Amino acid sequence: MNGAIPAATIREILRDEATALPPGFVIEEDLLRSSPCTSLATYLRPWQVLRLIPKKRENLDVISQAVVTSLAANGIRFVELRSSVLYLSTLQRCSATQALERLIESTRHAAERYGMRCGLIMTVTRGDYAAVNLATLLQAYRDLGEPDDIVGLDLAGDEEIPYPAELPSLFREAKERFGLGVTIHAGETGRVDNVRAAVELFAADRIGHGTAASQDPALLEMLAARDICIEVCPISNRLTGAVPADQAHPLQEFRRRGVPFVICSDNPAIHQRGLADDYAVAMAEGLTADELAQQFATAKRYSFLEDLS
Ligand SMILES: CNc1ncnc2c1ncn2[C@@H]1O[C@H](COP(=O)(O)O)[C@@H](O)[C@H]1O
Repeated sequence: MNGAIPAATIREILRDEATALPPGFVIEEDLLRSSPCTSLATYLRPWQVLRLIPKKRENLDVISQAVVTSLAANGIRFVELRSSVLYLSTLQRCSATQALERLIESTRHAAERYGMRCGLIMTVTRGDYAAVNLATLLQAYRDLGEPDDIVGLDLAGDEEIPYPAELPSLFREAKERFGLGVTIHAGETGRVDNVRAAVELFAADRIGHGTAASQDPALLEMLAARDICIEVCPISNRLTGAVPADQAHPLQEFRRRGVPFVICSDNPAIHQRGLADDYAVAMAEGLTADELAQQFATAKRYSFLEDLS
């Protein structure tokens, strides 16, 4: 979700909440991403500031409205928004359950205004506290009566950072018990072992990026056989360096091996581009007109939102 907040809204809220920028953060250079970064960590620098807002409850509504308005302007009728939501409880001095409730209410209200279907995915970031954070999020979800607005779980962040050993089983249990979809950011930084772990340990239904999988025919075979969908983010993949400038985009390999994939926009406001731009870039990377036409059906099929018509 935060990667979809228009830059003008971020600046407005930083000003309104009198938030100081982190040392060394230059807003003109560090907030947006339009040319390839040297690493994923560099690409993710905008989150140093995105983690500092919104301190005021009403600014969460400002964010939700701005995000949904920009999605609607791109002709989007259904969307999955990811949020690592726990940071909100720190910023707004409320419990995790209240933070989740605020996020649900705020996005629901904004989406209703545009007649847009919106599902939320709770994101956990890789690191020592990933399992504790997931347990906290799941408790909040249960406290709220397992609302339908929450459709899935996601693991994100820097793939070089390890996670606690118990994390995969927590994902599997949540999937089984609550019927939540599981998507794992994996293989974005060349770590093919993370893609295998996502499938075999985390029971992933979808893989975020998964670009490294294209180097491993056996893994591609497994993804195809298990009908696991790769979330391909063409603009993001070039900006993060997941796909180096001198290499073809792996979507061509996914297609050859029968691995399902769906074109996504990742962080559209950070790129200052929309989903239609990702479709155009995907075509430049080798997606055919027929495949583009099929994208809408593919997106519905693998979405964690139910009964999309
Ligand atoms: C380029 N693609 C990416 N790869 C890996 N992790 C990513 C990412 N884009 C964003 N995140 C990570 O996902 C979380 C988003 O939570 P919010 O919405 O701020 O709540 C952050 O941890 C961010 O670092």
